[in-house]
Amino acid sequence: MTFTQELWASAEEVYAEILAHPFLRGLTDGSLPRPAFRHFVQQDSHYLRDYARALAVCAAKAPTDADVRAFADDAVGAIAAEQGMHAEFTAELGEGPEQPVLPTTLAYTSYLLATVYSGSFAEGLAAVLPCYWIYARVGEALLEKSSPDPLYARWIAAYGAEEFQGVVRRVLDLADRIGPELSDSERARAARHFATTARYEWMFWDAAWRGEAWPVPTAD
Ligand SMILES: Cc1ncc(C[n+]2csc(CCO)c2C)c(N)n1
Repeated sequence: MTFTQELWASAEEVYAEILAHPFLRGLTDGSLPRPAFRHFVQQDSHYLRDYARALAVCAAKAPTDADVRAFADDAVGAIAAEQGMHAEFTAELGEGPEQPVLPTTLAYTSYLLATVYSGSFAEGLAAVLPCYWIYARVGEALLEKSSPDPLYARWIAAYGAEEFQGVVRRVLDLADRIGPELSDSERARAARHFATTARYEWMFWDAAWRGEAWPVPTAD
């Protein structure tokens, strides 16, 4: 099995659960309530800012000049995605009050940042990979259906786009290039990180669907 096949195998069931999630079904049949989409967009904005930092740490640990450059480019891409999404969707959804970082977003980004800072390059790569790969697969699956709601159709088109599929293929090729050099224990740790962040991807959609909030107020 290649490294990426091994990683995907660790999260196969999570991916099936993601495709079956009512948030994604609601995107394609247009029934997703706007507040759930707004929640998602607002939390994704927080997520993308930290994800960009996680990619920058991957860039710093990457094995070749070309790999450093690719991750640094993707870090820039994540910031651009955050700003683009803000401009595009808040225009239609309304700015609303600034939302705090909610528990699932904080847990996911904290896990990502802890793993890329403290782990090896391969472990960090495995942790950031579900974000790319699951979105590319979900984008493909959703693109076939699109959405009767033009706002949701635009979101789907962005992640199903061929340009984005190429970005993901490049990261997967890198993973399969370094895979054979890894020890069994490092591969096993990488697979655990991959399965964990894949679950956070499911939880991220679920949090928006549930309208997650902090259970107790803070002093401010
Ligand atoms: C929770 C969450 N997970 C994944 C993505 C998708 N995504 C964000 S940045 C990037 C690659 C580099 O630009 C990808 C694939 C998202 N938006 N939100």
